[in-house]
Amino acid sequence: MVSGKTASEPPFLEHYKSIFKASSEINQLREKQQHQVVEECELPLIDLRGLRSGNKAERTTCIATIAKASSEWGFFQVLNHGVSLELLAEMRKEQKKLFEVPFEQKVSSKLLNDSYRWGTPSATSLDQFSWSEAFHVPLAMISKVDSCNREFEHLREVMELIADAMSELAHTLAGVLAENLGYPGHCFAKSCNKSTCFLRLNRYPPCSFSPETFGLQPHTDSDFLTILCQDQVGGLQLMKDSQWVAVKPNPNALIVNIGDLFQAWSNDIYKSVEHKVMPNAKLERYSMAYFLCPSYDSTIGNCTEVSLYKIFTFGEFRKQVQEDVKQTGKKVGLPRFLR
Ligand SMILES: C=C1C[C@]23C[C@@]1(O)CC[C@H]2[C@@]12CC[C@H](O)[C@@](C)(C(=O)O1)[C@H]2[C@@H]3C(=O)O
Ligand SMILES: O=C(O)CCC(=O)C(=O)O
Ligand SMILES: [Fe+2]
Repeated sequence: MVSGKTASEPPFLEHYKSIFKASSEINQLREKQQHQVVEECELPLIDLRGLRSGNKAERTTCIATIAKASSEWGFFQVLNHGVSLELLAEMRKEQKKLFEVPFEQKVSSKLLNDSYRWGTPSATSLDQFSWSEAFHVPLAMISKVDSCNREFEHLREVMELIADAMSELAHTLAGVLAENLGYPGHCFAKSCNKSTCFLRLNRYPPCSFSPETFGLQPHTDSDFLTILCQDQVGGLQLMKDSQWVAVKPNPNALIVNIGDLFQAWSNDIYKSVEHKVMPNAKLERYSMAYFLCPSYDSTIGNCTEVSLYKIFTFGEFRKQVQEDVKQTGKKVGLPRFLR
């Protein structure tokens, strides 16, 4: 049995074993990952007071730092982001209560617009499996009072406040990144709004039996930009110079990462970087991600005349990702859309 509150735990172990092909597979995985010593890094830490400064030079420096991190890391973390730390703590409290709901109820109750997911149903091998559960909630559904029953009304209210604050931060950062490429005032709000963006609540149960198991398998985000709030347990890793690098948690910062769509729009100037989560052997871990996404009929476009990518809509992108995951168990993403 997996440790922790078994009543609310998904049957991870049974599901995991069901995709065990041969013991050699786990050994290969163990072999591959045994020698990986992962270095811990401090992501570029950017104080957003510079953006709000009346001093033009300060604002220009802040924008340049954000753009540099988005090109070199694809990730950075921000202080003075404008999202209340008390509200984030309240959200964490409500998120824990939500995941403590008995597993059968999480699966059957259609909570939060029936957005509950766990493990990786499409996994056909262990390296496609994610030892985590999540609620991937469309923002539009959060404001719908009937998206969850009365006992979660406070959760819904907190999520609504969080979504508004995260939306504002995401649009500010996207605007600044577009401004840096010569598109001042480029407004993502036109195509990215409440009806197209998502809030994802993640929980990673302790995984004591296999340090090789992914909490969330390596992936890039299928959006313009993600804002991530993680707890202090750690486990997030990103690819930097072909090496996995562990991200040191910072209690006052929010993490920002560039998604596939911004990499395409910026003609590869900004990078959508592969990242994963390794679970902790003893502690459960929580995170919350805000995804800045356009509508499915939005054409992603490009900031330059000669683009590396074909013209495609977000719907075509999502459809291709889902087809590839169904066929091969893996997301391919942008390479499918190169000219
Ligand atoms: C941002 C996301 C991309 C992803 C769904 C998610 O919200 C978080 C998990 C991501 C992931 C990882 C494994 C697969 O590559 C994937 C297709 C999946 O099922 O979950 C991707 C999702 C995606 O790219 O749509
Ligand atoms: O939990 C984390 O730290 C990362 C989650 C993530 O990458 C995602 O939800 O796309
Ligand atoms: Fe992600």
